[in-house]
Amino acid sequence: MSNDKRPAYKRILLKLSGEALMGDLDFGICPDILARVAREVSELSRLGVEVAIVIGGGNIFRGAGMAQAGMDRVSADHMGMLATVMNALAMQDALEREGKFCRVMSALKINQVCEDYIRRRAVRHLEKGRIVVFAAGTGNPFFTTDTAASLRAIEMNTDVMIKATKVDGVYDSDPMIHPDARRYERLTYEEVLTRRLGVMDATAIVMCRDNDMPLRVINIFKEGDLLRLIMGENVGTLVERG
Ligand SMILES: Nc1ncnc2c1ncn2[C@@H]1O[C@H](COP(=O)(O)OP(=O)(O)OP(=O)(O)O)[C@@H](O)[C@H]1O
Ligand SMILES: O=c1ccn([C@@H]2O[C@H](COP(=O)(O)O)[C@@H](O)[C@H]2O)c(=O)[nH]1
Repeated sequence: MSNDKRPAYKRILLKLSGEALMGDLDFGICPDILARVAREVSELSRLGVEVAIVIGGGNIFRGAGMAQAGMDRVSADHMGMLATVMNALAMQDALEREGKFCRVMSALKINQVCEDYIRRRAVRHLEKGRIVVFAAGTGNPFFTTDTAASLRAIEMNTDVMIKATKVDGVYDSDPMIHPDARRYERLTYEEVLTRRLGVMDATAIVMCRDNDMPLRVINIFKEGDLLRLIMGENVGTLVERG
């Protein structure tokens, strides 16, 4: 890649799949994947891109699963949100080992561990070139980290929200179940909603639609794709207004 090329985005919100962080493990965080993702994110920051991150918690705990097994849903979701705090702290550590300044900001108050989420402070961190990792989702049960990612992208006024997950875009059916599924290069929010394309929950899509936040879905396992996207290449699937 030539050196005179400039990033296509000034500020991004990156939603990282919690589940993807476990790699081949059955549970938890694979150190190699964590380090590799941190390296890629640091590279974007070095290019001058302001990076905000939301991490899921599926590698540790999902509330809905435990609720199905009989647990109180709100308690289960509180546990799920705490799982995202663990992932956020791990990412902060990995980014600091890359020499980057990073702040974890939690939607739930645990301020001996990380900062409370305050929008204006988060914006200031970004302006100063710090990477901000938003933890504990929206702070409310019955939501997901995808919705938290849409919310924070809108609040931070990012140029794009990027969902980095286990598949390389939005397909006409779940590619993990249907190997012959076809990938879209571009879709409208309405198409995702009316075709019930399950890559992201409907609340998150509606938030992006209502606030005109472009969404990119890319594969977290494809090394270099994030950088290519930031440098303006057509990677993954773009979801935007019609
Ligand atoms: N139409 C579709 N196109 C693409 N992926 C789909 C589709 N329908 C379902 N999926 C599934 O959605 C998954 C991504 O969303 P999911 O919410 O499961 O993970 P995540 O948000 O990346 O992880 P986490 O919740 O741990 O943060 C993909 O791995 C894929 O199997
Ligand atoms: O706003 C939120 C976000 C998340 N949760 C709980 O956390 C887990 C993990 O998040 P994923 O998006 O599934 O990775 C989720 O299952 C919920 O239990 C929440 O309650 N509110």
